[in-house]
Amino acid sequence: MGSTLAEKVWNAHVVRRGDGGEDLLYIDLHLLHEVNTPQAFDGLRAAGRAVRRPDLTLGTEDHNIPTVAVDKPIQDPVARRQSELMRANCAEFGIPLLRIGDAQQGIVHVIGPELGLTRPGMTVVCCDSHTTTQGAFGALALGIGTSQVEHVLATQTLAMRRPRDMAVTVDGVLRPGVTAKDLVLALIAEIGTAGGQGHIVEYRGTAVDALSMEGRMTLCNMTVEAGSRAGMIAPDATTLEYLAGRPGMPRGAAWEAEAARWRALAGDPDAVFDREVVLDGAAVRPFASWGTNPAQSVPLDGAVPDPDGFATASERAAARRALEYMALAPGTAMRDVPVDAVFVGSCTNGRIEDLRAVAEVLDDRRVAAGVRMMIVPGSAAVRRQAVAEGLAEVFDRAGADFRAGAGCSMCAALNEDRLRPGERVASTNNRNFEGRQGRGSRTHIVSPAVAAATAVSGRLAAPDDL
Ligand SMILES: CC(C)[C@H](C(=O)O)[C@@H](O)C(=O)O
Ligand code: SF4
Repeated sequence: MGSTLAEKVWNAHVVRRGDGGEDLLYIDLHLLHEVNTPQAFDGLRAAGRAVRRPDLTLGTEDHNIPTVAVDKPIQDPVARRQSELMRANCAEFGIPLLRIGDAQQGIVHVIGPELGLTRPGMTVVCCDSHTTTQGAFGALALGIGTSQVEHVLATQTLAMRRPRDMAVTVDGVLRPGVTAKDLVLALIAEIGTAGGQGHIVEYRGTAVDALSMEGRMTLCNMTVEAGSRAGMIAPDATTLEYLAGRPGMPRGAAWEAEAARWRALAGDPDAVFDREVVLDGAAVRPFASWGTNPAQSVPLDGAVPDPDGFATASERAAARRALEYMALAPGTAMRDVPVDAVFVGSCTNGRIEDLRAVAEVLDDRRVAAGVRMMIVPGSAAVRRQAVAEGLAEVFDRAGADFRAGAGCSMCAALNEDRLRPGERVASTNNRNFEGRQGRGSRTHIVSPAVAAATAVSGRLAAPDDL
């Protein structure tokens, strides 16, 4: 029996077999940000241990930092304290750190790929659930908790039981205007927020093959919202094209050899998955969430569902509570839902292609009166590129607020970018939990194109509606 992509990467990293229990895996790349890491460093200090491979470890500031000015001292006391701790810890343990204002700084899951650090066949870990993003390269990329961070810092290994294998196969051609974001929302709406639990998902099929690397990252990013441990896509020509020429990539014959090795990582044709889900790519429509978890999503053509229509009592109760929190009435057409704000950014959709999609819609249009639109680049490099391509001017002319700094911003409202209680936002992020974007905030998760069209119309809308 052949091996899956995940199995191949896993087996190549086993330092010690756990005999049915936890294997000990070697970790190739360890990324850090300022949240969830201070306790790990405290643990190291208490045990008198050093960081085993600071050269395979990189930190960035992304969650708490402001996005208004990158060249001034951080004003918010909590954010300043988090950054100070991160800076002190990285300096003490010899770990390189990208700070606010640095040319390469950005959201951890955006910069790993951007800097060519994330490569096919690697094991990548980070103290953050959306590390799954980086599985788009055929890496095994896992979010880990604080005690695991300490373990990896000290040993460069991680103990873990191998998750089961799940295949998500999407054939067919996505319609114009339908993006990876819509695809993953459709998937989560279908399988639920626990649908991938205990599994590593491998995405495959012609619709996945046709996605850009950025689209693939969006897909793998939200894989964790279906409860999956990781998402992966086998490296192909698109992957190699993205990686070629990035910092640290080999050249000439060495590149050819590496590329051949990466391509051989693809799962064997006779590999067996524990579970398979099949979606028709051609049937996917632009999606938006209506509730307080990402599975509570419907096509934009649809309506807010009636809680009584759900199959189980717990689903009915969850839908009722969600509608109350979201202040939505069953049967309301999704396109009739007005918004106060639009947020474009996050590790799901804060990359250059996302900003291009937004600029295409905003070009020669204005953000609707009464709507605030904030666009936050996923990295400093994304911002520079957006300026170079003239996208920043389009945003300005449209009346959108294109932030100077890169970071998580209003995705999780861990800095000062947050909504006021009761405000409703169309957001390109990945989570819509109660209070996610500020206390009492109401989030509709959408694609960048839908976010931009919504900003112009003032109600949930797709570009074709304008
Ligand atoms: C703060 C961090 C630990 C958290 C995560 O793990 O995902 C955050 O990035 C999020 O998106 O909620
Ligand atoms: S952008 Fe949002 S989802 Fe991504 S790491 Fe930051 S807070 Fe988490």
